[in-house]
Amino acid sequence: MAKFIINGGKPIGGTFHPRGNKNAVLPMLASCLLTDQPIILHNVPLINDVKVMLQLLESIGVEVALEDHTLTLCAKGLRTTELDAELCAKVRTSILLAGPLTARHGGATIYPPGGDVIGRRRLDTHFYGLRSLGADISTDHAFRFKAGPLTAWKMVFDEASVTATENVMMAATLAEGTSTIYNAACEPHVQDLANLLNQMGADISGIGTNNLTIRGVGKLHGAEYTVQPDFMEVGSFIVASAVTGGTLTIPDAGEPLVQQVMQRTFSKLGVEWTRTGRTLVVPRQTERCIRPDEGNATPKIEDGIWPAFPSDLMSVSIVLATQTQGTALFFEKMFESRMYFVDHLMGMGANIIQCDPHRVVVIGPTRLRGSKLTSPDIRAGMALLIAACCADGESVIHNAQVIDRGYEAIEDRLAALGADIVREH
Ligand SMILES: CC(=O)N[C@H]1[C@@H](OP(=O)(O)OP(=O)(O)OC[C@H]2O[C@@H](n3ccc(=O)[nH]c3=O)[C@H](O)[C@@H]2O)O[C@H](CO)[C@@H](O)[C@@H]1O
Ligand SMILES: C=C(OP(=O)(O)O)C(=O)O
Repeated sequence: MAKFIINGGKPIGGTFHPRGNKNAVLPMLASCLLTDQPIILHNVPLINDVKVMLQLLESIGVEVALEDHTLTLCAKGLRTTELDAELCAKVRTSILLAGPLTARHGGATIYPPGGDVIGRRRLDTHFYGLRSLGADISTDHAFRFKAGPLTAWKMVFDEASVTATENVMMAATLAEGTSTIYNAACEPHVQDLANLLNQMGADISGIGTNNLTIRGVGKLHGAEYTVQPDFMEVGSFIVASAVTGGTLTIPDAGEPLVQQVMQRTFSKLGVEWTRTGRTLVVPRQTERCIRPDEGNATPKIEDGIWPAFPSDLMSVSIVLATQTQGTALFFEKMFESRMYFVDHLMGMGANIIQCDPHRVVVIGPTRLRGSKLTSPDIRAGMALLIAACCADGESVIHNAQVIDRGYEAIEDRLAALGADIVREH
């Protein structure tokens, strides 16, 4: 099992280039199954989840060619539509193969997906959507999908699930007639996927809203597309720089609107930056204070579906608050187990009250001490890495491969910006 050894106290700064968005590229990999022509993707992050998805695709006959960060996929001739159970269990997005396989190949056998263990992760909305389009689905130890040509349906999702929206939207591109998904998720990665699908010949409108209209087309074709920068990486590196006293420039930090959503919350936590188009500069800020709400009330940082603050940035934001003057309440509304990692921060010296599984109060600033830690999930792992970078002394973070699921060569990229970090096996 790999681990990271970090000696804290070094400023993290310089120029940072985020990789492509993990949660955009993973469904894009699944979308290659909707056509027999090549899909070329640029800015593909070389992360573990991508590697597993590529193994899954290759195992059923997709041709895969990777050169640097450009990937070419061609699903011309598939050997099978049955996936390997162990591989399915390694990533959440294995379930995203269901929609495309059912729409273009008449069915699939898929096993329960994996992904971060951060609370219950439902699939009900996926099944509702695919059944609405005419798929017959049985679910015991395997999920078996069967369908003739899919037919459009007007759907109302019970929750704005990111992956369910992606799965059902992909399937609906090839259904006969016009489908609508009301209460769809509209996170930047859902939009990125929809834009790729439109380049492949799909007819999706309402992109960026919670009401999608998908006019089915007979066939999709190949496309070439650049994955948008990962705003979880952008947010994580902003925090890493702010808490270690660095100055950071990010030449392509993504769409201004995406940056604005992050800035709304980070500025409450005392981090300011300047934005010029897609470029972002975070200056060194020594005296950072949590900004109280009107009437001097303790601010509440809560996550939610887009354009609320993303759940995947909650963990790094908690670390930021431990290094900022003031008090903030964090309310994680989506996942039941995401907050438990604060135990590790408390062990390092942070002043945190865990009220219940969903809420913690952070009182900052506190000096952190280097510790022996274990990464429970991708984002908590990254948060602990950042905490270790600003702590006194040495920290060891076990379970490095969990962080590798979502961040490419994280130790090299942090070290290039000044962190003292090495990987050991
Ligand atoms: C591969 C991928 O893209 N993973 C992301 C995706 O996971 P994923 O698509 O699995 O997450 P979902 O959007 O389905 O939902 C996450 C959890 O929140 C609950 N829920 C969701 C919506 C809602 O309105 N109310 C509610 O309570 C769901 O029951 C579920 O337990 O979206 C999550 C939420 O942005 C992110 O943390 C994950 O990184
Ligand atoms: C929870 C996450 O990923 P997944 O849904 O793939 O487990 C994440 O990216 O933070």
